[in-house]
Amino acid sequence: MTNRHGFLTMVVLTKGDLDQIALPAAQPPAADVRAIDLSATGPARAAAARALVAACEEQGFFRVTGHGVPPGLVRAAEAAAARFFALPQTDKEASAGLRLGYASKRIGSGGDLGWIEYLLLSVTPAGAVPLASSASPLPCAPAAAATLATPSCPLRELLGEYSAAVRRVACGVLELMAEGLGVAPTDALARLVAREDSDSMLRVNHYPPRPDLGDGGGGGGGGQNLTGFGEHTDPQIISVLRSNGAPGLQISLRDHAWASVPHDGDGDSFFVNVGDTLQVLTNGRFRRVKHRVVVNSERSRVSMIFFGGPPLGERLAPLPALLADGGRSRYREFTWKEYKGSGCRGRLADDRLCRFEN
Ligand SMILES: C=C1C[C@]23C[C@@]1(O)CC[C@H]2[C@@]12CC[C@H](O)[C@@](C)(C(=O)O1)[C@H]2[C@@H]3C(=O)O
Ligand SMILES: O=C(O)CCC(=O)C(=O)O
Ligand SMILES: [Fe+2]
Repeated sequence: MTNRHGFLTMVVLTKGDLDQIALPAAQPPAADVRAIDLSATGPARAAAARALVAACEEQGFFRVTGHGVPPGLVRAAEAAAARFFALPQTDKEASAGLRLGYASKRIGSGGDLGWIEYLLLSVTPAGAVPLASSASPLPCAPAAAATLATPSCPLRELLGEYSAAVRRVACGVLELMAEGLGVAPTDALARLVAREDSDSMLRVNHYPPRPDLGDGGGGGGGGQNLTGFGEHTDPQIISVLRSNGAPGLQISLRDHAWASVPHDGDGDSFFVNVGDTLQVLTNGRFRRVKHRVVVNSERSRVSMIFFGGPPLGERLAPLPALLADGGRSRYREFTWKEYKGSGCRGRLADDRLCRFEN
């Protein structure tokens, strides 16, 4: 099947599949996304820390500037990923030996579908344990992959370099957060992601333009949009996202209305979202953000997301400083391994945290 741009579609979706991912054509209003300058010093840093706390309390979503990641590294990683996705489908599917965790159409193992193909990689050894993933980032036996048949896999190396840089951004954000919250030591949050045994992952998503299925709409149901990545919250502490600027990401606001994430002015920011675990660590003061990707674009969207997670055995509970004055914990203590396991066979949109509420 080819779409109206002449691209070979990555997977053949049945009419039933398309019915499942069709969405109404409505384009929600733009979200007001706060910018936080990570390079601020002196009084400006204290102001940035306060703004960061406010953004996490109100929206669970913001963007960071002044992060220090070389634009050349970002462009190189994005371009290499785009080249990978442009390979013939058989080559992408044969890439298992390169440990890129390639998969398409299916997200997790609970039956979620999306107009998407992706790479899912562990950034740290602990990340090799997948979270209900259909694309196993587990090390696989070396295999001869058609076009990328090189034992060292330059794409994986580049993505490794990229994740190391973005992991530093995640830690910088978490330090500024601790400062803003008045939590000591200021690495109380960042150390969870900085530790060698942190369970962090990198995901590279590709959403091809919506195909023309000749029905005047977006597949079944007469919708004109397709779900790229269904609504969900990220289970980890924080996620740091960068995209090639093609639209599609939407966040859910406090009133549950969807809002589109506009392209950042200079194209150099990273978007950050609060995950389930940070909501727990802050005893609900920070709000995890529900988000999704909707495809209705002339352009392919490529996004790269670093998920900063704690070590598998880490016991998760609100930080004592945030429980001061006899405050009651809203969550019972659990380990990250337990949390990952509990979400395993569920659907993307499930509320995985409610099981741990007191
Ligand atoms: C249905 C699922 C896919 C997912 C694991 C889960 O059980 C629920 C959360 C999903 C998510 C969302 C953020 C990341 O993209 C991801 C890798 C993660 O850690 O949690 C995915 C998981 C996945 O695609 O396997
Ligand atoms: O691709 C995107 O822009 C967001 C995807 C996402 O939310 C995820 O991979 O968890
Ligand atoms: Fe997400």
